Amino acid sequence: MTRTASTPVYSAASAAAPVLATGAALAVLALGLPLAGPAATLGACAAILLFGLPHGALDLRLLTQKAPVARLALYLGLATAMLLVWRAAPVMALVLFLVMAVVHFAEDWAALDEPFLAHGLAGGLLAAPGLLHLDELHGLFAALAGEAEAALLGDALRLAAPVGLALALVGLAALVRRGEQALAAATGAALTGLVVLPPAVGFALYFGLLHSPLHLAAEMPGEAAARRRVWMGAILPMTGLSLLIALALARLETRPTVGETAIAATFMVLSILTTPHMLAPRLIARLEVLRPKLGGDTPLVRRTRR
Ligand SMILES: CC1=C(/C=C/C(C)=C/C=C/C(C)=C/C=O)C(C)(C)CCC1
Ligand SMILES: [Fe+2]
Repeated sequence: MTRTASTPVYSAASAAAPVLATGAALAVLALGLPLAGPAATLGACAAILLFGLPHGALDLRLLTQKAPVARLALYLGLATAMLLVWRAAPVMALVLFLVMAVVHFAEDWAALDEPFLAHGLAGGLLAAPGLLHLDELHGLFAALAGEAEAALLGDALRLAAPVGLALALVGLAALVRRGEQALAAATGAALTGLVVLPPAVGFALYFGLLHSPLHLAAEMPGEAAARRRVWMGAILPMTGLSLLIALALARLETRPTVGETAIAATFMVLSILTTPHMLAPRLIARLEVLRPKLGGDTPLVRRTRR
């Protein structure tokens, strides 16, 4: 799709899903139904994996376009390194995961052309649950790292939340000013969800209905037959493989309850795959300068979507 500078990156139709789903979840909460219980948390974990993993699976297509063996080795090496950090120093792994997430999620607002506000939006989104859901954050982080000490990171998010959310509001206003109304609406819905809804549910809505579709839309070929080939040849097999890794992690990282084990497996697999998902394209782009054979002319680093 060719776009001019004034065409928004995100259509009103795309924004409908996150806005309506967040509205529905808020209505469910207002009716007093338990969205923080074990069933809702398990559902949120399943949604995060099913709707979120496909966008990372597209990496495979990009990675195998040139020097596939070297690029895959780099990808698997980075993923393994993150797995080892989880096993050796889980609290440190969680800190790295949060920092990587801010840098990676900021790409969702590349259209702003304001890196500071884009990082503010990403940071505000991740810190948002600290405002009203501190106890749940403590529980989620302790379950994820398997160490009570990790709960302290919940306090760090609470401290960051007011400034993060203030920056996010400025970012929202900037999106509207740039004519990105649909992206602003979807982002506003995601921010509301992460402030008000239980954290796992709020994150599932942002990740599955805004982050993942944005990335898929930016990388997918336009032609229908090519899109089908990408779904069948890369996205479905890689999503399946990632689900298997999540299951293996669930067996390796058992926690006192099923919900806690699901949280640990879900977010660990996300972080393990996120490490190469965000670092491999950047490293390959840098290596390209040094060793043209490994790099190449593939636009591996996601460009600003303008
Ligand atoms: C664990 C956890 C959180 C952090 C999640 C992160 C950091 C996810 C990053 C995912 C990435 C980077 C995916 C890439 O495509 C929240 C939402 C603060 C609160 C709920 C528990
Ligand atoms: Fe991503």
